[in-house]
Parts: sequence; structure tokens; C-alpha cells
Amino acid sequence: NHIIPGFCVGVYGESECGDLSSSFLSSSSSSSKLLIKGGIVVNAHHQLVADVYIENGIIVSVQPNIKVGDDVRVLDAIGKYVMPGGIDPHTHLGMEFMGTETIDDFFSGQAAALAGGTTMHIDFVIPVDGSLTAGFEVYTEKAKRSCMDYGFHMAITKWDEVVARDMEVMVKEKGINSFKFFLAYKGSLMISDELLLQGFKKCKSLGALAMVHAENGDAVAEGQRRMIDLGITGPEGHALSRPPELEGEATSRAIRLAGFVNTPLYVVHVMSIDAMEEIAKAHKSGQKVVGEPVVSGLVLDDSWLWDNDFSTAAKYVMSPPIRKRGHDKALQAALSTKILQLVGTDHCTFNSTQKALGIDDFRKIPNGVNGIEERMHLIWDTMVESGQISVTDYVRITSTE
Ligand SMILES: NC(=O)NCCC(=O)O
Ligand SMILES: [Zn+2]
Repeated sequence: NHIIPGFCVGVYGESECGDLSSSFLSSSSSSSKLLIKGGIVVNAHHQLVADVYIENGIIVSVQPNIKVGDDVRVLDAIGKYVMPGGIDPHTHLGMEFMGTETIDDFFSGQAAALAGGTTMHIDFVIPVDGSLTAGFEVYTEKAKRSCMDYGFHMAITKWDEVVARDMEVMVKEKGINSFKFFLAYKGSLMISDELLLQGFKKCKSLGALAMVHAENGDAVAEGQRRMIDLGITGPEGHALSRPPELEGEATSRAIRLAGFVNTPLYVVHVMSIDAMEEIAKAHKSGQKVVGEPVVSGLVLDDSWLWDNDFSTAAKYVMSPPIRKRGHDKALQAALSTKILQLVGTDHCTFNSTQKALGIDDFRKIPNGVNGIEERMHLIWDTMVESGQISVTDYVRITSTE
């Protein structure tokens, strides 16, 4: 038996999703028994027509024709898929960033997630002035608004003995075992290669997973200056200032340094062919590297950034940028061949007033796009409907992995 964070039963356009922990555990004792009847039950390995019997939020049995008493609520799933709720491995709810705070907090972001069939997410704790413990306290408070399951990764933004000790506390006492290092955002979140090496070594010694935001922050700053000097101040300057080469370089550097330390690496939001090819190369040499594309990079292209309407174009500003047509299809192909392993969103939303902070200078547009609600259906529409991946692969990349 396993406790599952959520479930989804449905065919496209007609579905019923639930968070077992809240909706069923809190119901009366009779309604805490549930039979999902006659659906096509799918996990990451196979699918079969079966019933799923759940008591108090725990799956008790999965097999055909389960007989139950009158005290059990029965959900007819004939002709529908029954699959695990989605898990979004990369979100930013209630994050203070670029002079403002994301418009989705732990309640509104999670409500959107549940509406789209995602029943768990993993958010990033951002340290306060480099302090992991202070950051953890702040995020524990933010997460009190939660209405579904969540977990935390943690960002590392500076290095000293206290940070090293606190990483150990996070792993051993707080249940956080993945740490992200930013190679971009010079002057705020970016760290040096020296710190990156220290962090990788610490992750290795703790058995924790090192993660990177891979863009060369120094070169991005240079690219941004070039755009401003040319008089390009609109959202298109964002993409022009940080081309795929800078993502490829940082991905390669992070992979090589992780290889040097001999620790596994997770590359967040792989947006370009350049970065994806570095990951493929690492796999060929036997290195453990996980590549996470995000739904915006899989289904969109950068043409939106050239829209004449600032508020339309600014919606698409995120880092690394959404790339030219072709990168999206290549990332989809890499996902279907397991060069990339799972799909996140990097959900980090700002409204049009917040985006307008950068109306005269693209460097001030808060970086981030949505996706927590849309990820499940967009991957279904784009990759399952087109025959690129099977339904079991869909469960693997949106939930199991
Ligand atoms: N990606 C992005 O543009 N915003 C969120 C922060 C980050 O993950 O870099
Ligand atoms: Zn992110």
C-alpha cells in the first residue's frame, strides 16, 4: 500500500481531481472509503483496467472487480484514465524577486495547480541575506496557506561555515535534500565557481542533490549592456541579451564541475538545444545528470517577445529565455528519448503592473511565467495526443520521476 498525494480521473475536457489528504481524510468515516471503478489505471510502467480501492487516503488494493459494501463511495471511471496527480518539481510561490513579490502565493498557486491536475509541487526556499534557517522560517510561514501537498528545495546564495552547517541541518532535520545554485542574476542570486565547487562538495558529503540555474551571469550582464547601448530597451532585448550559447556554456561548466566532484547534478529549466546537448553528452560518458525542461520552453517560442504591446510581450519574459522555434521541438524529442527526464513549470507569476516595472528597461521586468495549472494538459495535448510519448511516459514525466 502507498499513501498517494492525490489522484486524477478523467478524459480530456471532463475530469475529476482530488487531493486525498484533504478531501477524503477530513470527510466522515463512511466517505473516507472510496472505490474508483473500472478505469484504465496507469503508472509509469504499465496500464490495466482495474478498480482502485482507497481507505483513509491510502490505496488498499488495485485489481479488477473489487467488491465493496454500501458504505463505500463509488466513482465511475469506465472509459477514463486513472493516474497519479501531477507533481510539479519547480515552482516559486510567494517569492520576493526583482523588487516585488510573485502574485501567486501558496494558496492561489496551489488552487491553480489542483484545477489543472497537479496535486503536489516542490518550491524553492530563498535564503534571507544568505541565511538558510531564516529562509526556511519565512517559507514555513508562507506555506501555512497551503491547500495541497508541497516540498522544498533550497537555494544557496552565499558561502561560509554557517551555510555549510545549515545545509546539514536542512538535510538531517528539515527534510530538504536538494540545493540550487544560480549561475545567473549577477549582483543578487549568482554565485562564483569557487562557491559552486564548495556547494557541490557539501551536497556530495550529505548525499543531497545539487541543482543549477545554468546561464553565464557575467556574459548576460555584458549582453544586457550591449542591448541598452544599441537603444534596445523592450522585452525583445531580454532574449537578445542572453542567447542559447550562454546557457550551453554554463550547463557544460556545471556538468564538468559536478563530474570533477563526482556528484549527481539536476539542471533546472533546460530551455535550449545547446544545454540539452551538453546533458546528452554527459549521459554518454556515464555521468548522472537530470535535465528538467519546463512547459513554457516545450510549447512556446520567442516570437511573443517581439509583440508591439509591452504588457503582452512582458508576460513571456523568463530566464533562461523562451527560445526560437525549433528549440521547443528538440526539447520535446529529448524528453521522449529520455535525454531529459521530467517536466516542471518554474511557475513564477507577476501581474501586468509588476511587469511594468520594466517598461523603460527590459532588465527591470520581473522574470517569470505561469504554468502550474497548464502543465498537465499542455503536455498531454502536445506530446501524448501527437503520439510522441505513451500514457505511461506521461505519468513518468509529470509525476513519478
Ligand atoms: N526563471 C525565471 O524567470 N524566474 C524564476 C526564478 C528562476 O528560477 O530563475
Ligand atoms: Zn525557478
